[in-house]
Amino acid sequence: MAAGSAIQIPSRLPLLLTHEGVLLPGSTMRTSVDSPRNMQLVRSRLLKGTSLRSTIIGVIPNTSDPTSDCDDLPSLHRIGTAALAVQVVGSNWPKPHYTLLVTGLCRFQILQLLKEKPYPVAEVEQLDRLEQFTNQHKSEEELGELSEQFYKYAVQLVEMLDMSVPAVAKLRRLLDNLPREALPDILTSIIRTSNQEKLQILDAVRLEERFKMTIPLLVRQIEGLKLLQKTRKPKQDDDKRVVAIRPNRRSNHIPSTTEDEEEEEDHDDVVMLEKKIRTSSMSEQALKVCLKEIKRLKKMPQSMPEYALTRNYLELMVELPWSKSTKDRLEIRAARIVLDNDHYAMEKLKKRVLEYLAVRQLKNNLKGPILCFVGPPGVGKTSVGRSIAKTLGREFHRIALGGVCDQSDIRGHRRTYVGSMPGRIINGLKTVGVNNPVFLLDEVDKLAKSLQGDPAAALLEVLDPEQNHSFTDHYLNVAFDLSQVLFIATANTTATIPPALLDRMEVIQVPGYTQEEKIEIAHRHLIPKQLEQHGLTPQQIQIPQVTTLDIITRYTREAGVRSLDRKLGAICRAVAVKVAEGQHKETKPDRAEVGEEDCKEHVTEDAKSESISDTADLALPPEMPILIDFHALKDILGPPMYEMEVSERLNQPGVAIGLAWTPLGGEIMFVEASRMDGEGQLTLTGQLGDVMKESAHLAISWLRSNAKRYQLTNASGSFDLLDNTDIHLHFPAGAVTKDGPSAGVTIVTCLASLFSGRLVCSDVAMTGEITLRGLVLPVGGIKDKVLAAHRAGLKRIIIPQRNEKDLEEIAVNVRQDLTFVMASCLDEVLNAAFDGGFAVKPRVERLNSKL
Ligand SMILES: Nc1ncnc2c1ncn2[C@@H]1O[C@H](COP(=O)(O)OP(=O)(O)OP(=O)(O)O)[C@@H](O)[C@H]1O
Repeated sequence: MAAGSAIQIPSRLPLLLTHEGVLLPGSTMRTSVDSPRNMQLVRSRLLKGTSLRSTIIGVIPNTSDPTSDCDDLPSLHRIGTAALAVQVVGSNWPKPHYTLLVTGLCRFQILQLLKEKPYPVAEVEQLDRLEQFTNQHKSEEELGELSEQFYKYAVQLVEMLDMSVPAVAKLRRLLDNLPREALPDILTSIIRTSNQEKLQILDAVRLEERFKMTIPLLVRQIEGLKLLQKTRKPKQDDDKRVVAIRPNRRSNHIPSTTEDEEEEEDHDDVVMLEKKIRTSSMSEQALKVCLKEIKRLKKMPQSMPEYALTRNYLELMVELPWSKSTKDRLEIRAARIVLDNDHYAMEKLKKRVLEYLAVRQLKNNLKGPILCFVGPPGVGKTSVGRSIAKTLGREFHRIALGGVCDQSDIRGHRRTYVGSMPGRIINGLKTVGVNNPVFLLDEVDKLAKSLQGDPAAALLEVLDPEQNHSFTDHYLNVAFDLSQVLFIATANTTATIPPALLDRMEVIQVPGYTQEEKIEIAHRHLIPKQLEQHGLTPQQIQIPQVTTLDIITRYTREAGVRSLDRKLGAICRAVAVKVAEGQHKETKPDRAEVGEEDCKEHVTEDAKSESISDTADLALPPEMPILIDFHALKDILGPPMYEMEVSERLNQPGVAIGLAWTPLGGEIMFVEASRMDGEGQLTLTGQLGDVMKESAHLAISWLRSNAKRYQLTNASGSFDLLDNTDIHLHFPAGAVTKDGPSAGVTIVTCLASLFSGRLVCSDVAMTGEITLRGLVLPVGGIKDKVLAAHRAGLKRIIIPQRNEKDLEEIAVNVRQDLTFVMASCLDEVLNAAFDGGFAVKPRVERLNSKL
């Protein structure tokens, strides 16, 4: 026996169970190993073994269903092929696995399974060599005739193939040189046969049987090739190699196998894809590219990694909404109603949005500046965007840009890149399925730069109405028209938006809400929404307005309503538990009937004053609403998080309240100062920016130059305030960076208090830039700052004279609660900040007696 006879295989072999095909002696197969059993075998035998014997394994075709592969060893096929592992390649992607290249040596049969775990090992008997001896008594003639016939067919088959192909030429040489007995196995693994047929050949232990079974397979292949050659034109010689070994089944009517079916399915898929491409309404340029790609796809073997990539690309191209759009419903009256219904207050924003839509209605298209809503978190910027889509009857898609630092996030990767994907814009279009959605670019101020490019620069093209009709995503590599998309951007501040991007947008400021507005928003929108989300009805829970005000002032400190919404959610959750428990109790049969009525009456009377944690209210009938009062609030949300601490902090000289603007809304800010013996140094703490540090120096200089006028002295009574004195100015919330000139007046007031020893009024807050000459200059963010002061319960606000016009934006009820002092110079600021004024003291001239 040729291949097998020269080899003596070990009597104990580890067994590799393979689903992927049948290995026959003399042939080579590549198989993927990923089941735990086989992986273990590879690791402990092939990777650790050092001798040649350790690379010999038994390959057994696993005929059990691969999907039901479990821990238990399936019933083993009796006959297998001893094989030499020629190559082991490991990979961790997409999951850990090895790829083995094995060459079949000879057949063996399993005598006894010695162990099952971690991988099966069996005692085996080598078959091919045995067969050589047992067949000796066979009549030489019979086998000779069979082998002659077999050989003839084999030669005929090989001659029909293209001899210029190296593999075919090699096969021809093998036919001449290999012993005939080895040929059935080798040819069966080369020609087109199903796994089932190969398995039959493997099981044919007797040589005579093997010859007999292989001849019909050869004949079938020859017939197929003959038919094919008739139908094929001579010029298609190029494809001969592929087609000859795998003849086209449709033309020769060979019965199909499962593999063939799969192949045909794939072929059908490609045809379908081509049809879809031709019928889709993509641009001419895109169509050209797609047709070129599909031509390549048809020629590509499916095993090539590029096959899947090209296919994914083509599928995306077909799915994109090249010309599919929704019909706009631009009706201003309806838009106003939708906006009013969805959002309380925000008059300025709604007005601007309606103007924008009205112009579009008259012009009949939506080209125009990109709106950018700028304001603190939770003031409804995103939700207004959603309402705009609703009024227009368009699809809505939100693209979160926070933290995006790679420009391929916007523009996609080139297809040559491993794991390439289209950018978020193209992905969004695929998701919504129309080419005219409303895209909300959320948090444009939080785009970051990195080595992978600047995503803001990529957005420039997207947002420019003059350019975006031919937006080219790197992945698509053809232009897509974005001109129908309505882009709306949101940001917390314009300071971090790149100027070029900001220039393309029309900024609409969305300020924070007043307490009254928050109460209305809570009762009109947030509470009903939370009740619905928690399966509660207004009959089960009652949140009075005073409670809402309590939540706003004592449990949240924000410009928007997001925390408020969360707190209301927490209340609803707690109530849901009580209601569910109550229902459960009601259905319990063992509840004491006696005295229950009395208990109910008692509870009904006292319901208002009961806290939710009282066990008595569990017995409330379901129709009795649970009232959320202050006690209930404390039980559910814990002790109040914010208390009015303003007056406590202003009980000594050297403290004043300033007003600051941050991207999160307005805030009150304490400025503290202290003095001590020293060299006249000024220390500033609280993470201050350069501008703020300069304000502090300005303030000191102004006070030093006016010290005599205001009778300000240092500890030793000198008008030179820094003489033997160090000053320390601190801005609490030390971890937060602060900058800007608007703290100037506050620093002056704080130092004036320190050096005069007088207390600043506890209900005064101020903002304004100062000059060396003592003038007060206007600052920004007045509305947010005033709202913050109002939230903190302050009563008098000092603002620069030239900011008076900004007060018009503030709601009347807030203005009524506050007293505004318009200051144009520091004298006026100091006069308003101290009780009884801070007037220049007339100097008491010491009269020298001349007597
Ligand atoms: N005026 C309003 N009327 C009704 N609901 C509002 C109003 N303002 C905000 N909300 C509600 O507050 C929640 C938060 O709003 P939204 O998510 O739109 O805030 P945002 O301003 O986009 O915040 P961010 O900047 O953090 O994205 C939403 O549930 C929204 O419905």
